[in-house]
Amino acid sequence: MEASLTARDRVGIQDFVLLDAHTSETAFLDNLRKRFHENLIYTYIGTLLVSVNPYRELDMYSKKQMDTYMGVNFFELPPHIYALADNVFRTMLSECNNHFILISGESGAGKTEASKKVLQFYAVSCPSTKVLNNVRDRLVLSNPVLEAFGNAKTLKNDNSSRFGKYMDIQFDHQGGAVGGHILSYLLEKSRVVHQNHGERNFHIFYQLVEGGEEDLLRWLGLERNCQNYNYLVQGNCTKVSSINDKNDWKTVRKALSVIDFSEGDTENLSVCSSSVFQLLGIPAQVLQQGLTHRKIEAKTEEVIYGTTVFSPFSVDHAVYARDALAKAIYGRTFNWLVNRINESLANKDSSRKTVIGLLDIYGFEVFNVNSFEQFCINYCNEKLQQLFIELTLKSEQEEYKLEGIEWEPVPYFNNKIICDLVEAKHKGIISLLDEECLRPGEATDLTFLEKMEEKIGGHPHFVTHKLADQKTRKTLERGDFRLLHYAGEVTYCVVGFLDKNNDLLYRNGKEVMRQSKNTIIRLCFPSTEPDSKRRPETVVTQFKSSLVGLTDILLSKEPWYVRCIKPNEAKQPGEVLIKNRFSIPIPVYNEIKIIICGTLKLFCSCRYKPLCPDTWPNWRGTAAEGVRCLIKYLGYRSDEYKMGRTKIFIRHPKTLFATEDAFQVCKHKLATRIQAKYKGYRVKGDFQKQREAATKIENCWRGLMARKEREKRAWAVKVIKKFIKGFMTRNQPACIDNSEYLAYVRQNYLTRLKENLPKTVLEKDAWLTPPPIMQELQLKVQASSMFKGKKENYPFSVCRPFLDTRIGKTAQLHNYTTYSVPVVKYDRNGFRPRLRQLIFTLEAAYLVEEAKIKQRIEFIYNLWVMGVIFPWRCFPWGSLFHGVSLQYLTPPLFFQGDLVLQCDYLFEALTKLSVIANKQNCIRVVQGSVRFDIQPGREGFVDFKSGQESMVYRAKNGHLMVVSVSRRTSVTN
Ligand SMILES: Nc1ncnc2c1ncn2[C@@H]1O[C@H](COP(=O)(O)OP(=O)(O)OP(=O)(O)O)[C@@H](O)[C@H]1O
Repeated sequence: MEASLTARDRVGIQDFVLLDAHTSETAFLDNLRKRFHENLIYTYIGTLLVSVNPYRELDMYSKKQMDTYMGVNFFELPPHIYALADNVFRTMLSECNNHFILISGESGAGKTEASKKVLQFYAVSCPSTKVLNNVRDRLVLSNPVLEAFGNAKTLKNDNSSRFGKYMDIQFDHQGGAVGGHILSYLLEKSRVVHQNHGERNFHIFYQLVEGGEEDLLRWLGLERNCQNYNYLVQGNCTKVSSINDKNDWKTVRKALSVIDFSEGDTENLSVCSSSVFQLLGIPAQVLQQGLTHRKIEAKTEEVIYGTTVFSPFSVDHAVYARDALAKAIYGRTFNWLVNRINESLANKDSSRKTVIGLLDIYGFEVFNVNSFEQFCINYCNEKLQQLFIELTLKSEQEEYKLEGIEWEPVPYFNNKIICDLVEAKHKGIISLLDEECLRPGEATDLTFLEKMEEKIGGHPHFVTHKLADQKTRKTLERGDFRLLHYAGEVTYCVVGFLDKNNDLLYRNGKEVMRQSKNTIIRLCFPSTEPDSKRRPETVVTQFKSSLVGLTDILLSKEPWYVRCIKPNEAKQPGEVLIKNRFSIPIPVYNEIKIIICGTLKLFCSCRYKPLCPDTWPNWRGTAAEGVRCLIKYLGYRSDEYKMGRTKIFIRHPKTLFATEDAFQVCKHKLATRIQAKYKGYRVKGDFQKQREAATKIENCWRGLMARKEREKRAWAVKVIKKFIKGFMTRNQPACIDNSEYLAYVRQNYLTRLKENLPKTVLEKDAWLTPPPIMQELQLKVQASSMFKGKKENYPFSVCRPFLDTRIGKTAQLHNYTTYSVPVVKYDRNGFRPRLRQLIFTLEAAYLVEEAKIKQRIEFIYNLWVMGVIFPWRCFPWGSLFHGVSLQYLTPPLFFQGDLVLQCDYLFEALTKLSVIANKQNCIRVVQGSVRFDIQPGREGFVDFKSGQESMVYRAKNGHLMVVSVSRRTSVTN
């Protein structure tokens, strides 16, 4: 309902129930036209679907469309045959009951197409398994077969169904299509022998002649030319532009093979449709006699069982007998075909199933000349209309009763009066016709007409030439009678009524057929069929009984309706000449007076509650009280609505639209308010989040600060402790405990020195006495006097402290004093420098005299200063490199060799060594190269230069080349 309400202004109104001028026929037609122009061929009247034939392919039946409509509520999407099919299917599954879809409308309105669409929808949407697919294919393919044998081109429709069809589709619990059953009604057999101008025989004849394989035609003795067959050319219209007989033949053959028809069956069927009696497999003589003679059994006194006499027919009789036989063969074969299809569709499983019936029955027919067939067809439509009225009124009445609302009689045309006119016992048209057919004596079509005039002459819906007033008489022939059907007037020509109703087949015609070699013919004329001399039931009586059966079938099921409308007589797309013809379901439409507006709960608690301050936002009372409160607030007048037990009924669409419009306005206001609230809520939420985040950050920050403070305090404690420890060990050799303290003392001294610098450097006594650890300063002063301005690298060394750990007193361990100097050892062959720490460990006990120590150090110092080349191989100090102490030191023997000692801390090493050796003035800084005596009288040269990598090698000039890395100090440069 919601979609219908909101979509009401798009293109017309998609549900006529919501049409404001709901009693206006013009408004109804205008709405149909408006929608049709936009290719919107479907419109609802509640749950009834009105469909206008577009006469062109519209892109609205794809698989995608089917998917769109699957499982969606009726009113949620634009009207469509798939919406109806889907709702029927889902209601059947949920309520576990049987349903039928009544598809009605005049010839060419699109009933067969609609029923095919429904079938296709089920074929696609139902669950599928291999077995189910088999049934599904058979259901779908039964259509082209039945259309081939039961449809023909008429003036109204190129593919007109000439029989009524009711098809049951059987579903299992899961909704799988498990079987089907077809009932056929009143095939228009007369077409086999006669067609009106512009019409054709049944399609299958033309399909066989046009499309039949050469072999088959040869075997059947047929020629590929319809003109050669009298039964096919009476309408003078063997070719139809909209039909491709050749292709259709292929489709039918393929379909037959799927529906379990063997090749033999197909050939036999071809024989039936060939109308060539020689092919019936009956001896020519027998056939000839059967067609030209009547068999009379005469009883004589002598012969107990009687004798058989053949009396020849007149030509007219023979023609009649031939045609009767042709019609019988075709009619019976058609029934056989339907039975065969039913066998193929039969559900083998006996478990409980529910069904959806599809009733595609001929609509009202009005031709220029209307005969017995039109009478039956239109009678059938009257019956269905009656059923429709009963069912809709009944269901509405029931709904009112359930809701406790007083039933208001709805003015509508009840066609019971016409049904009675046709079918009433003894005085209805059918009874009168049967009477004429069965009575002895000379009964003719005209005597039948007279009888009708006599018995029902005064009926308001019946008129003949004789009974009519002057004006009407002009429109009627003498042999005509006119019925005023619910849908319009139809004039019937009485000629042929009796013959067609009798449908007599001479007895020996049947006997002849029993001799046929064609199995289907033999099955259609079984020898078990009683040849009683009692006349069989007339056609119309049989038809009447079958309609009673059909009504019973339909009454036991839930009804759904599709009303098809033909837009124009020319079968043209785009043309909309819909006028108030009998195809328009005005009677249906007029019946809908009151809109059921949904349940009270839906009305108040769900949709319209924001319209009243008392029901918004929540109504706590009962739904009925809520609705009362709401409609009071909205100002509904008492004649505008009715309250049921569970539903509210609104009389005029405009009342509902006004409420809906108010709801739309309110919805927007509410949306704005909700939006604002939501935004406020979001902002508040954001603010709260920010606040929480700020608090968290604050906490973290405080924690961090506290931690830092704690660490700082811990650090301070450590520093103080260290300071105290440094103070306590200040006079011990530099170690980890006092290093910082001593640094502090140094810094303190320098600061004090800065403030108390002597006026001149030479004022020795004016200098502040340095603390013991500031000996280094003295050494630095010494180094300055020795190297400043003489060595390029000296300025870089100033900032480097002299460390006791390098050269100097590094440790006082027991009786040992260790001195260390870093040296680079050069591999003799590869000249790869390897840094080593040359350690002097002098044993105090051994080195008793200070002088000796000095002497030893002086010796080492000299080695360095002079750049002596050590004879490494023999130098016992080699063991020093492995950490062996000097206690085994013997006076060194050294020879000319290839090892040069280098020191990374040249200035420190030389300063310290020169101070220890007290030879400060002996430092000689050499640039470029140095000469020395290798042996007395033999001199050598060492050249020095800077480079990327330290190395020593014998240069081409025979000098020893020492390359040192720039900014590094070496012993000799
Ligand atoms: N939905 C549709 N889309 C396109 N064309 C359609 C549609 N419905 C009907 N038609 C066209 O109209 C023709 C007649 O339709 P259909 O045979 O279904 O009419 P009918 O009501 O069954 O007629 P009859 O009572 O004579 O059997 C179809 O052959 C087809 O060309």
